[in-house]
Amino acid sequence: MAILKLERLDKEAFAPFGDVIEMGGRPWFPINGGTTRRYHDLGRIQLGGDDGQAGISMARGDAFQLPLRIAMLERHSLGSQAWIPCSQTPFIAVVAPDGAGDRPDEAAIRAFYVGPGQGVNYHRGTWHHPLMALGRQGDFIVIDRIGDAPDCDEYVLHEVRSIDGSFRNQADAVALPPAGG
Ligand SMILES: NC(=O)N[C@@H](O)C(=O)O
Ligand code: NI
Repeated sequence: MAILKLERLDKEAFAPFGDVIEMGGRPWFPINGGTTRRYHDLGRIQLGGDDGQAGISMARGDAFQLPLRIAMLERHSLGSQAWIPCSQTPFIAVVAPDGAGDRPDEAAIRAFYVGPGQGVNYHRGTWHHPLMALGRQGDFIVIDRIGDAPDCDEYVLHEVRSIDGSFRNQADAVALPPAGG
């Protein structure tokens, strides 16, 4: 099974797929008489179709253990989808660009380690794997499109990938929960 190595999540690297929601290293300005720091406009909610509205939900994700098996991807063509941990649960964001024929480019699949203090906002139509909280159960705020029309295309990969916790760039490697939990 092909190994899909992890990458450190940063704004530039993730830009083709969505936004990184984080305060670390980002600009802020004071509000509320200086008692609050606002980290402004970290991501945009994208809505398509006729009836959709932006909605705020919560989700409790089961703990996934390494190695992770990546056998499918999904996308939401009508809206973006943000995943923001409530208590800094690390998770893995697996994404891919569009390929030929309205399917993901399997050769260009990438896996990002979403560390404590980070979240992601998948842009509309971005191929991604469903939530995989790493090592422990985690609660998340989910911001996405609420509408009557179904909006989740699934695609089964021709080649299953495995995420074993290794990083593409050893300098980015962080200690991850041990395999098997
Ligand atoms: N369906 C749902 O709310 N979750 C998935 O879209 C996901 O990306 O985990
Ligand atoms: Ni999704």
